[in-house]
Amino acid sequence: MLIWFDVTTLHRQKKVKTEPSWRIFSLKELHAATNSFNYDNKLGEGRFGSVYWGQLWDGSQIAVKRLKAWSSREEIDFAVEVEILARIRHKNLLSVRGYCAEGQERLIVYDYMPNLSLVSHLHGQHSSESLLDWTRRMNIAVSSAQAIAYLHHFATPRIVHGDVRASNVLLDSEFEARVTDFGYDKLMPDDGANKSTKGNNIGYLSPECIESGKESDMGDVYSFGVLLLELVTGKRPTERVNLTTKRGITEWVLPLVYERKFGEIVDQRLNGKYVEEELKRIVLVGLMCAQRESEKRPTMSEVVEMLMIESKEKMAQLEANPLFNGNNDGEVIDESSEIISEVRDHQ
Ligand SMILES: Nc1ncnc2c1ncn2[C@@H]1O[C@H](COP(=O)(O)OP(=O)(O)OP(=O)(O)O)[C@@H](O)[C@H]1O
Repeated sequence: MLIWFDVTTLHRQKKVKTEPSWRIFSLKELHAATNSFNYDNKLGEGRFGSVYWGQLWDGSQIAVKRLKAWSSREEIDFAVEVEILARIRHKNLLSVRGYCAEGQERLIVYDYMPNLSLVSHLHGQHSSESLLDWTRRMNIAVSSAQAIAYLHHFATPRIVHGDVRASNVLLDSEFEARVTDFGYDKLMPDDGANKSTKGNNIGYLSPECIESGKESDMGDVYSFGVLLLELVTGKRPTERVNLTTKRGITEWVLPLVYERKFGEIVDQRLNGKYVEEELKRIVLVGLMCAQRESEKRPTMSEVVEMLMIESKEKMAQLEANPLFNGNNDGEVIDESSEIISEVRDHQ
């Protein structure tokens, strides 16, 4: 086959490549886009500030994160850090479109994701519409794993996400996953206030992170395991079993895995429409990730590989892990509800 290149095309391609994929926005432009950060435009509020829907003059839709309480850190820090984030590109990461730093205002601009977050489909405003069929869930599992693996193993600099959970997996118009909210710990002052509000996400936090308050790539793996289980069961990471105790999702899933009752684990809203082998794979990988002992967890690259296992032998190897045979020492789940109660009591 002959491949023919037009010199002008090559030239144009080269030119496009050198253009930055992000830009600086003026506050005036963002005021106009969001109707002056009108309450009606507000998509929600997170640890770092409020997010507003907006529309630019060219008709494109954006989500603007207005950071709260910008500290006295040097202005250059914000620009430098956002520019580092803006350069990190992967098809399943929500990329930064630009930023604005004027006066006390610090804003980050992203593309608007019309299907909002995974959490809104699993437990929120879209949950009754059952838009997440099995194919979409499987696709979200693999592509969000690829995005986090990219942050851990290939991004420059390497990035620990630090807050992997369903509300940080956004969905584009095709229901493709876009992982967001990475790299914020560098951007925002670590005054302890941000960390404490993480108590709301207690079901996602690894035991070592609860204990030390430190984030790590293995902590991300733990959180991702919980997210996988949440994705296929449709259950929240923790649920209250009685007035004083909460149960972690692994505690509920693992006994059913011992009995190989995968049909009871899967989200009943799927009405039995799922691929059994794929379900098994996600559940087992989820449990491998959410083991108490961090050294027993796989890396994110291994997670991607395991989620895509096709050979029967490899699947059998995975299933033969002592973790799933009911005679292990119970490390995946031991004391998890105790930990949850302890942290809650502490708060
Ligand atoms: N690009 C986007 N497109 C559509 N909705 C978005 C976008 N970015 C954020 N949102 C929505 O805005 C809300 C607030 O998002 P934000 O990331 O600030 O907080 P969070 O993820 O809910 O919590 P946290 O900051 O603690 O991780 C969420 O409901 C989120 O789904």
